[in-house]
Amino acid sequence: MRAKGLAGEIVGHARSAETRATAREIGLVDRVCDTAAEAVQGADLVVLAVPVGAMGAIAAEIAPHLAEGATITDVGSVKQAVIEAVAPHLPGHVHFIPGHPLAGTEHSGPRSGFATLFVNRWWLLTPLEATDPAALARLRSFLTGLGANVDEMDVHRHDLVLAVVSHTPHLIAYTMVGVADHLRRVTHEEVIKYSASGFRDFTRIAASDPTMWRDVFLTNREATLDILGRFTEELFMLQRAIRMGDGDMLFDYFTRTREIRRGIIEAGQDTAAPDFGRGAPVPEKKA
Ligand SMILES: NC(=O)c1ccc[n+]([C@@H]2O[C@H](COP(=O)([O-])OP(=O)(O)OC[C@H]3O[C@@H](n4cnc5c(N)ncnc54)[C@H](O)[C@@H]3O)[C@@H](O)[C@H]2O)c1
Ligand SMILES: O=C(O)C(=O)CC1(C(=O)O)C=CC(O)C=C1
Repeated sequence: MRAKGLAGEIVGHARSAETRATAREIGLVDRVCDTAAEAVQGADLVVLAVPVGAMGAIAAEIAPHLAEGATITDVGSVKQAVIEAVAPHLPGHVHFIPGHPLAGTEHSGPRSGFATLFVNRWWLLTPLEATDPAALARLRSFLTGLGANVDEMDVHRHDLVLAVVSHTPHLIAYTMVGVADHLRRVTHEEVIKYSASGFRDFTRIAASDPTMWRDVFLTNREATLDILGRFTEELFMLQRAIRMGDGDMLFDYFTRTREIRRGIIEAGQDTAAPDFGRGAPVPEKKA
């Protein structure tokens, strides 16, 4: 926001005194407040960036202090649960527009942000039926100003799509690292030491914040269970092909998945997050 001059004053609040002190020390925002209620006073735009399970309590806390006409958005990874938790608390004189930037890393806390985090990344909005078009247009233009590609999506579709492209893959990464760790413990074999880059990618994902991901799975339960069921069916199919020595089946399957990866790269969406802010060039934004 600061790099692009998108706000007159950027005010922040975090629950722990330690996080607030770090935010002050690194100059993350213009002003740090000790309470959320104080932070939102007079704000045109309020962004809720706490774990999904904490959104409702924060909304209740800030509700009486929100300015007339303010826009409230959030960055939660799940949308239906956030809407259910937040909307009932908000007064009629504000605009609530739920959102989700598809950008992040396995790191948390105020030192983990960087100015190019949202450049050329999707930022999904799931407006409510009553959303004011002018407020929506203002938020869209703010997010575009951050460099994001903004899209609107139905809430149910959002939670299902994210269960496929983000939530279940995280669960699989957590599981795979857990399997390796279990093998190490029962065999006393040093397996993780020899991890090649494929497994290392899993460990990066599996290093993501436990509170954030616990809340994602507790709140996007149905969609995640649906996708996990489909995943298990595919896995059994591949397991059977291996058992039967069906090389053609395996070859065809892997050829199809390779095409998907190539499609992502051609669309310019392979903006590997972990390298950002650590010297890697920021990909050009596609027209
Ligand atoms: N990290 C990612 O890759 C990513 C990407 C997109 C969206 N999100 C979503 O963004 C939100 C924030 O994630 P983040 O990665 O910025 O996390 P973070 O850990 O960097 O920040 C979360 C903040 O919430 C505060 N918090 C935690 N529990 C709280 C509680 N019970 N009450 C009040 N405050 C509390 C923490 O003190 C911290 O300041 C989450 O909803 C997450 O699902 C994360
Ligand atoms: O690259 C990563 O570290 C991420 O996990 C970021 C990621 C994802 O792509 O799944 C994680 C959660 C989100 O809500 C959005 C983005």
